[in-house]
Amino acid sequence: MSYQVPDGVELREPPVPGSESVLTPAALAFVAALARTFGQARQELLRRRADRLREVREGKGLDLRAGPAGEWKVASPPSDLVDRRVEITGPTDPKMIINALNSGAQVFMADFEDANAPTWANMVQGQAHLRQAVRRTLSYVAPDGRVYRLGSQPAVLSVRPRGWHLDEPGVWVDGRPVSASLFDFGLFAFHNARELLQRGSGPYFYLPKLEGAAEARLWNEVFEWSEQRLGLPSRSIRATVLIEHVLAALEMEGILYELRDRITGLNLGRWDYIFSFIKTFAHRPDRVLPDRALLTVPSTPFLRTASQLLVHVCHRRGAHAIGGMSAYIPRKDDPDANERALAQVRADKEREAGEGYDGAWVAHPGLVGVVREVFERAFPGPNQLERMSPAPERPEELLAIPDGPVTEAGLAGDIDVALRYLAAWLSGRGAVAIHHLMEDTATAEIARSQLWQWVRHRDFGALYRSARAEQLQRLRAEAGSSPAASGADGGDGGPLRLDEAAQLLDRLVLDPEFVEFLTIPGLAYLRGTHAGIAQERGRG
Ligand SMILES: CC(=O)SCCNC(=O)CCNC(=O)[C@H](O)C(C)(C)COP(=O)(O)OP(=O)(O)OC[C@H]1O[C@@H](n2cnc3c(N)ncnc32)[C@H](O)[C@@H]1OP(=O)(O)O
Ligand SMILES: O=CC(=O)O
Ligand SMILES: [Mg+2]
Repeated sequence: MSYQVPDGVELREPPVPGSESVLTPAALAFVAALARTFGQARQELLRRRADRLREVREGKGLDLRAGPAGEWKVASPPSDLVDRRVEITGPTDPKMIINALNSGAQVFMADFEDANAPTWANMVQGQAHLRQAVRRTLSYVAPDGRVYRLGSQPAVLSVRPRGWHLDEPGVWVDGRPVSASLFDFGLFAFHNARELLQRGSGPYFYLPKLEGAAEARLWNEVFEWSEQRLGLPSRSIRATVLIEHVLAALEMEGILYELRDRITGLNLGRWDYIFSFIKTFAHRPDRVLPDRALLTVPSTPFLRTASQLLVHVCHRRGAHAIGGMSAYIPRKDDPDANERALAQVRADKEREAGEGYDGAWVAHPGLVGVVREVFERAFPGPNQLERMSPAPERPEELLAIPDGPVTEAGLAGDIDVALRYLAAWLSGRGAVAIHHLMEDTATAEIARSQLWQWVRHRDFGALYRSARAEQLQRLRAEAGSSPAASGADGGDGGPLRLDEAAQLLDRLVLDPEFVEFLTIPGLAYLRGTHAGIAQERGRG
């Protein structure tokens, strides 16, 4: 198959299965029009992000900013998003999509962000699978012969495009790579928005990694423009925003306001939130966080305060408050350990339901029942939007540094997780179970950014080098004896790329400049050739 592309559009990746249904000339023309209309505004926002970060790192103070005063509320949710007590998330391969849609959760968030390794094949085939899922034609036959089909009462579909920071190096428009957000959103909306509306649902999106209200405004403009261009009813594109950056937390109400005609809720993305906290203050020796395992929501004042503030702001303005992701997943190998994992998830969701959340995410179908039970017990349903939660008593704790040690065991743990995760990611898998915990890009970002900070401010450079070398040896031996034994085999993507993972990790940890997202240099490794490397150069 060869591509037919509109004028000014260049495809820099080869056709893959699914290209024929996804990368049609009309769909590419829509993505190109999005890029031409909003590309510059996005670049401007990214420049503003960089300026703001520089100012904060230089010591500029931060304040909580209220949204516009008055009694405004966000638009009421569509009927199929009124009850969101359990939302499952996961990557876009056919088995995951089918299992998630059949899981009994109210919503399935199909993920092109944290749970996705953005290989070209994953991006295009993921869209092709979602296109089939929307039309209810998706099926899958596993290598062992098991057949997967969609059930009669699937979860409501929502899609998370990649964040504003990333380019999609496979598609260039007028000599520049397109924004990954516009590529993912544009293709999904072009192929599915009308079909979803005809089927009684709608085009619903989860928006990741926003850093403030201006970025929400740009998304709103993209949605408004797309509705007109695609001939959709006005305000039919709906969104939920992840609050997963400390600067976005300061502007939660403004984010709701900018998207008030379309937004249905906020979700506290605790893992990226922790990463953002480390990154924002990375250069400050007085703002070093303790070991990753100690950073739980109840015990960490900045997370606890953000969590309370989110429910307060959401309910005041009529939006759902959706809880985030516990990293514990069920275990088949050990009933006692399984019970302990479920107890961790239950406790986390009981806290959220008690704080006023209307529902929460789960990482695994085996957790749907546990979380549903917690929210059903907490309130009769479908949500607790009417319950007003108080504002946090000590909002200054949004920026407080938690107590706790930085230990050599913490360093070894971060190296282990980062190496295993990066190796799996480079092999095409964006979400993996490592030591029986869910790890994805956001949790790996925490590990590698802590290492950067500890090397700088705790003099852990030599220790990092020796521990990293030892761990690489150990993982090579594990992978040699059994690919699955490393906790993250290469899966469909082929063998684990441990040596490249180590190279990438060294760069992320040892570069004097903090790398803003691991996925930016990571993409050069992931795509292998000119495409990823071009993005890095283009950014320079
Ligand atoms: C920080 C954040 O952004 S959180 C959101 C992003 N992260 C995610 O979405 C993670 C989603 N979770 C996952 O990807 C997976 O649960 C993993 C990788 C952590 C573990 O997956 P596995 O190792 O396959 O788990 P396990 O072997 O227990 O799976 C049992 C079954 O459940 C299925 N399953 C597991 N997780 C999911 C999921 N999230 N959605 C759909 N099906 C799932 C598996 O495919 C498997 O199906 P099968 O029995 O038909 O073969
Ligand atoms: O996207 C969710 C997060 O916790 O990060
Ligand atoms: Mg995230």
